[in-house]
Amino acid sequence: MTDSPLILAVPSKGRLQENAAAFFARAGLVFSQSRGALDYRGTLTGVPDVEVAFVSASEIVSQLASGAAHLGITGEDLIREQIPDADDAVELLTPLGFGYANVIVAVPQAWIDVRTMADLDEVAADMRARHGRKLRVATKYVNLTRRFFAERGISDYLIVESLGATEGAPGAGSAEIVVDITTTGATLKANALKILDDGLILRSEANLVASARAAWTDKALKAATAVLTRIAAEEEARTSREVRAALDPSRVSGLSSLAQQFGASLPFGQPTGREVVLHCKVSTVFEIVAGLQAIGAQDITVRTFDYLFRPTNALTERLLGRMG
Ligand SMILES: Nc1ncnc2c1ncn2[C@@H]1O[C@H](COP(=O)(O)OP(=O)(O)OP(=O)(O)O)[C@@H](O)[C@H]1O
Ligand SMILES: O=P(O)(O)OC[C@H]1O[C@H](OP(=O)(O)OP(=O)(O)O)[C@H](O)[C@@H]1O
Ligand SMILES: [Mg+2]
Repeated sequence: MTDSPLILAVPSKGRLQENAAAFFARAGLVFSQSRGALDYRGTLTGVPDVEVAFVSASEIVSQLASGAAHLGITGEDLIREQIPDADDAVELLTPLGFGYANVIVAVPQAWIDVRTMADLDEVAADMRARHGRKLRVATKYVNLTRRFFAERGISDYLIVESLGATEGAPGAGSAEIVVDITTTGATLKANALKILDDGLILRSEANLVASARAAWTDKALKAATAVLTRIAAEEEARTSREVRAALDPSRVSGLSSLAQQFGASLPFGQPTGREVVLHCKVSTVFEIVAGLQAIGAQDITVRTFDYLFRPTNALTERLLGRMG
């Protein structure tokens, strides 16, 4: 047990797969599927004690919830839907900037007077009173739907569990409305559905998620730290720049306040010669350049990094803070 490796669950198919592999590759983490392409287990090249499990986005959630996997990449929508006590079971370490999708309530476009959840409540009451039937909601997000409708005081409805092509349900007559996920809106449009004005249930994207129920052995923690350190260093690099300049030593007194003003650092301290080096956030680069010019700096260059390793990082701290 104390020897068990880190289990990292990554999407094996679907729209998250390529993005997840690209995300890890940027951090210098390359999957190798050891025994043939159909194998669902693999390793991370150059990082010991990691076992990669290739599974579906929804299976990743199950493995994180049960503790079968330590770390996983999956959609927040699936986490919130499949784990009732998500905040106890898992830690969302960071959103990953892909797999964006909104879970929404949509009704037929033909319902021109129905724009809000309150309008929907009236429709439901009306259907019940006039036809003795309940409003039917097609969805695979049963739990998210129940929670959202309850928060809005809507109880007169019936869930029709859908396993695919949810948006087709109203057209097919198996439900009146849907709760589903949308990104471009194309599927809703093709099915003549519209989103209610206050019908946004959740904004989802892919997240790096840690399981609170996995066995966090020293080995697993160490391997996770190695993985997270690289991911954090890649992110830090992507959002930072190096600014270099030649500055007359008589003018360096302005440097510290310039750095402070824009939250930049002088990684090598106050310059001893004419060479000044600053690290700053991407968004402040040109203000810092202007500030340097104002104190007479010359030959100013701006460079990007591949990786920027800090003594510590937010990802590792979150993990160790909770599981360490
Ligand atoms: N337009 C989208 N539609 C559905 N899911 C999306 C979309 N954009 C991003 N996602 C994310 O991808 C997750 C699942 O992706 P995908 O449907 O490709 O997986 P899958 O392995 O094919 O699963 P399934 O076969 O159950 O659909 C979603 O739960 C969501 O977090
Ligand atoms: O707003 P859009 O960009 O049109 O995307 C939304 C559609 O994509 C998803 O289906 P998916 O392709 O994953 O098929 P599935 O229902 O079989 O999972 C989702 O269930 C919607 O039907
Ligand atoms: Mg799908």
